[in-house]
Amino acid sequence: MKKFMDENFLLQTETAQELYHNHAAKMPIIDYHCHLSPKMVADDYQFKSITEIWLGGDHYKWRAMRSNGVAERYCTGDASDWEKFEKWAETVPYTLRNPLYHWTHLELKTAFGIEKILNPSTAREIFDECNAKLATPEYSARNLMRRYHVETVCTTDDPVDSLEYHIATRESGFEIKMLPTWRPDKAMAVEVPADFRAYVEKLSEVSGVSISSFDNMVEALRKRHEFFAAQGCKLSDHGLEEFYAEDYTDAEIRAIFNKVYGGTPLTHEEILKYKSAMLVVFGEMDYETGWTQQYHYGAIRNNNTKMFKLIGPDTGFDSIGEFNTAKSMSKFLDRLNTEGKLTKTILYNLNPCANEVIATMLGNFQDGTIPGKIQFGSGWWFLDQKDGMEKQMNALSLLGLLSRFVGMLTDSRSFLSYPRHEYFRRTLCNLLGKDVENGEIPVSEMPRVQQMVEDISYYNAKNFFQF
Ligand SMILES: O=C[C@H](O)[C@@H](O)[C@@H](O)[C@H](O)C(=O)O
Repeated sequence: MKKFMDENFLLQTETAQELYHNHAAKMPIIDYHCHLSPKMVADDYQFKSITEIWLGGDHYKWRAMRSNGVAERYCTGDASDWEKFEKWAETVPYTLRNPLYHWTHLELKTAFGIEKILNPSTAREIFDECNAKLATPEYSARNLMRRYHVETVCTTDDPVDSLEYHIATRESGFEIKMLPTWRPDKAMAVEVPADFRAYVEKLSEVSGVSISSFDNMVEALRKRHEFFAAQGCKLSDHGLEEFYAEDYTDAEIRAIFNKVYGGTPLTHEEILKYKSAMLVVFGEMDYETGWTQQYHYGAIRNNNTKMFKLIGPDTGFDSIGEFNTAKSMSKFLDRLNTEGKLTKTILYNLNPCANEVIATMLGNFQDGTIPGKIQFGSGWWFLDQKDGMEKQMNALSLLGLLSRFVGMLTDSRSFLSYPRHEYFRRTLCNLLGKDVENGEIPVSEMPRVQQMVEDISYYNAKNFFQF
């Protein structure tokens, strides 16, 4: 019987163990998509408790707790830190076979050196031990990043953000790069005219561009895009339900902007046309600055209206959608490619039924300029666990080039989530190790396999993003 989560966790062959311990484990972390608070990094924040750092923004845990019958006050409500942690400890035994069970114990082990199983009987001692450590300088935000050998993190930032904390962090001499990511979702959100107008007015204020037309807005966005580039931004990111690639004319888009900016609700067709146009505008901007554009598509968000009104977005009420978006994705990418303005791209699907759609879509637009120019993003959100990662890597292996994959990211709001990279690297090494021992990869090719592991864990991202 294997010991739970020992040093060979998830590594089922000796070859997998060699690949992980001698190659994957030593690679630094480039976390090119996360939702960490830039202010906490700038301030080198000291966490008040294990509840704050672990449960404070983690809707994965909140979903599990709710599913386990825990009342909302213990998730996002006014319960004390100890009460919330105790409820999480009560829930953990019920998360067996959910990735949360692995992440919980991998994080306790790697961050705090705790190998006890978290449950009601160990909750108090683990709570006290973690809090005692979190109170020391070794557990500040920056020192946690150092502990996990993080080299670069890319946060998720709106075009109107001041990026003051990125600037302060860089000027402080912090050796880990914290770079912004251009996330212009709100500039595409025209469903509620009043919200859109308020956003455009904020954009006008921060850009210094007076906005009364679509062209003005694009000029303002371009100024902000240049500002982000000056702060080291190398990626954009879009959270889309689906890809938008309606036919439109510039005149139509200008009229649509005037209509919604003037406060009149748009028709569904007008919304789709506007989003289609903005995706092209942003794709062209990213091409001109040599950025990588990321598309996270397929989530249906804020499904629980009551809870959305109570506690807002990103609180655990999103789920996997089903969209037949292959043709619009193809048309969108082809539109930019035909213009000669298709930049490095990462496509993340949330519905695993689209794995082969994505893995084959890549090959339509690889143009021989950059290895792996069009990437299949790592298992995302509900898929960033062993099964989801394996399915994504197997589809990429069968239909593209796994060896050119830029690998994992945390996509997290917690400074304790870096073991997701370890979890991914172990899963990768296990796949390759099994292939070698099954005779599906020649043992003579082990040097290539070892390099492949280091490339997917680090070097591919290093070379691809050019941080
Ligand atoms: O892992 C969960 C994610 O962080 C989810 O909360 C979203 O934030 C999504 O990644 C996005 O970037 O829109």
